[in-house]
Amino acid sequence: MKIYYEDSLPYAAEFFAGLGDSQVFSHKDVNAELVADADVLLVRSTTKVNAALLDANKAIKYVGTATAGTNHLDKAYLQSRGLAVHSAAGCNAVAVAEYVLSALFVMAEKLDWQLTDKTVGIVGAGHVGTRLSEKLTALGIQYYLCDPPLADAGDSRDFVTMDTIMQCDIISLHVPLIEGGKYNTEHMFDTSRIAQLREDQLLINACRGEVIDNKALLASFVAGRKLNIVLDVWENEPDIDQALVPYIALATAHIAGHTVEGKARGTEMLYQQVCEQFGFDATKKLSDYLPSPQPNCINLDETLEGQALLSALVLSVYDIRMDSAQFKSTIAQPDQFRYIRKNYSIRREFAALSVNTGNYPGSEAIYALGFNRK
Ligand SMILES: NC(=O)C1=CN([C@@H]2O[C@H](COP(=O)(O)OP(=O)(O)OC[C@H]3O[C@@H](n4cnc5c(N)ncnc54)[C@H](O)[C@@H]3O)[C@@H](O)[C@H]2O)C=CC1
Ligand SMILES: O=C(O)C(=O)[C@H](O)COP(=O)(O)O
Repeated sequence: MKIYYEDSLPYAAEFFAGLGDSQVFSHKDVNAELVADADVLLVRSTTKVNAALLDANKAIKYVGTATAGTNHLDKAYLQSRGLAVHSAAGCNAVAVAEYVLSALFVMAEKLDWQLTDKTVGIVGAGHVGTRLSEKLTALGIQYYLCDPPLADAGDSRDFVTMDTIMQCDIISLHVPLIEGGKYNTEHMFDTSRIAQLREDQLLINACRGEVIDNKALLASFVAGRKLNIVLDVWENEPDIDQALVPYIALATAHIAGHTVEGKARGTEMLYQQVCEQFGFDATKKLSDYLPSPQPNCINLDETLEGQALLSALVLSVYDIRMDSAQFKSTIAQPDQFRYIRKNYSIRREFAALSVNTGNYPGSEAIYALGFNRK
């Protein structure tokens, strides 16, 4: 069995060793000839899987993306080939939720906000939206969920409309890119909805760039609007409209899901699917490979309390300002968007770390955020 995997799948060599003839390929130059005899094809979001890539391949039996989003897979084409759409849904949901928390604490400091006085509108209540809601609950921050597909499907949670979401102090977008139809998300934030944004609101997009009309957003800024925007994803990646970058409060290169665990869990999930489909025992697990974080225990700064203490803790694990500063200072360099994504530094999830909470009275909130007890 010939297994072809993209070079940006961490631990793929380890997981797929022994399952067949494994072959790594560069995400930069994947083409139909390279994968013409693949039985199994494993990719991430930058490889488009469609007729152009697979028509010449008559052997393919499994295609999987080690990511949550699947908009880079031509689902109709795969269905026409009798192939299921395999993804790693949820693999990096915690990573994105923790990215959003870092952005919230940084923007709260910039805007002099007490987050427990604010409301968060979560658009898309799937894996990421749900993890984010759990972390907001741990922080005592009120949130609302908007997810018409889940509401229509009978999900028992309370959902609100986009009109209510647009009244929230913070709006965080976690929907798939759906182009057209009842649940269209392409340009969900178009000229009209962007015009509704107040200058005392915060909009975060960590799902897909096309969910916000970037041209309309830029036009708003050029017209003098002073909007608070955090973007991890951009239209037309990796060739984004760089004119937009200076206006964005926190700008990153589609790395919200890029914790060590989030990327590696994607590989693990595809390994489990391949083992199931081809009748192998899935004996390997992520913990066999994940390095222990150094240091793995954090001492609280007990000179702080409340939001300041929690902010210091979260930012000690992941400070989005570092990524934003690097992004803004280097994005004009050739191929830089792709370079940042494929060479992203080691960022760990809260669950990899223990916290010595000492006598801090709010320690339960810290554990509810995902940190371990010392
Ligand atoms: N920036 C990054 O690194 C990452 C980005 N993503 C993106 O975020 C998206 C969400 O990730 P997950 O939560 O894991 O996916 P998911 O599929 O678990 O959740 C998406 C939710 O959006 C809902 N939805 C669909 N259309 C909607 C609409 N019109 N209005 C409101 N809700 C709608 C769905 O019902 C679903 O519950 C992914 O599809 C992917 O594009 C995901 C992980 C990492
Ligand atoms: O899982 C998703 O969906 C994402 O957006 C991933 O963060 C994309 O990761 P890469 O494909 O950029 O490695």
